[in-house]
Amino acid sequence: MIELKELVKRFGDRTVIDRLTITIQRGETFGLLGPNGAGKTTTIRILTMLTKATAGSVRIAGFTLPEDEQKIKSLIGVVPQFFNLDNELTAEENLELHGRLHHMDKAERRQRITSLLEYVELDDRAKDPVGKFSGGMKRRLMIARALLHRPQVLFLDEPTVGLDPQVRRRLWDLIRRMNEEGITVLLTTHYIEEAEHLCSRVAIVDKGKLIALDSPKELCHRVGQFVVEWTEADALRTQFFASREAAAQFVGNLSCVAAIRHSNLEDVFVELTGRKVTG
Ligand SMILES: Nc1ncnc2c1ncn2[C@@H]1O[C@H](COP(=O)(O)OP(=O)(O)OP(=O)(O)O)[C@@H](O)[C@H]1O
Repeated sequence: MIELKELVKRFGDRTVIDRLTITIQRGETFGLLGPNGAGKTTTIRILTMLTKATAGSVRIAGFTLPEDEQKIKSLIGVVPQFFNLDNELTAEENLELHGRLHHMDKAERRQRITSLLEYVELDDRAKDPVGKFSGGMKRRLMIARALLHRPQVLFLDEPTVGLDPQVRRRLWDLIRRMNEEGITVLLTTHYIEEAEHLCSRVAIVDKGKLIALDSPKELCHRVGQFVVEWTEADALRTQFFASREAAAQFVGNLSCVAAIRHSNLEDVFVELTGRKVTG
């Protein structure tokens, strides 16, 4: 559905995407996970035609960039990281504007706006100016806007950044529901939990390079499903094990208190890069 081949982006002499090759299947919720500055937003900006790649190729739904730009535009929906709704317009008017930009006819626009405002549970706020909305409501409205012209692929750049945990979970439900209804989702995140909860597969990126790609479960299996943590000389030490039994045996031989827990994508990132995803 989405194919990036040897994608490169340079700003001057800085390479921020370094020969990224990823294939995303139709119907996946796929995550680009990495710390700030890893090149996630730049990748989305290339795929959504807001910037051009320096080298490499992109295909979306069988169409190629830049040749089929117009066709691809009609097939994708984009939810950028930063709010770009018109605060002075109502929820309904913001969607109306987008529908017109996509040349949707009036009857379809009306019908889609009504059903999408219901879908994101903002139907009772349709006539309110967006300036009065909370962060979570604005994000939901941006999702409704991105879905208005019935895209096959949805790009979400850090969909829950800055939102509190409860609002985040509500958005996760919405993203899951869209995916169940057949939309291919590509999202970027630096939240480990978000990638683990939502994504069928995750590409871990660091400094523009792909460092691992698989399902969250497989990635954790690769480092070892269980982690032993203990403190030694005031430093936190960790060791990975394939089974709880092996971890327990190791703990039995330690002369201090230790904890056993399941590994997560943060562990995978630390193992591969020596650093944490989250600051
Ligand atoms: N227009 C630009 N000119 C120069 N450098 C840029 C430009 N846009 C991005 N960069 C640099 O490219 C690198 C990757 O940025 P990008 O925003 O893609 O990372 P990210 O993984 O999405 O992180 P974040 O979550 O902070 O947005 C960063 O070092 C950034 O400073």
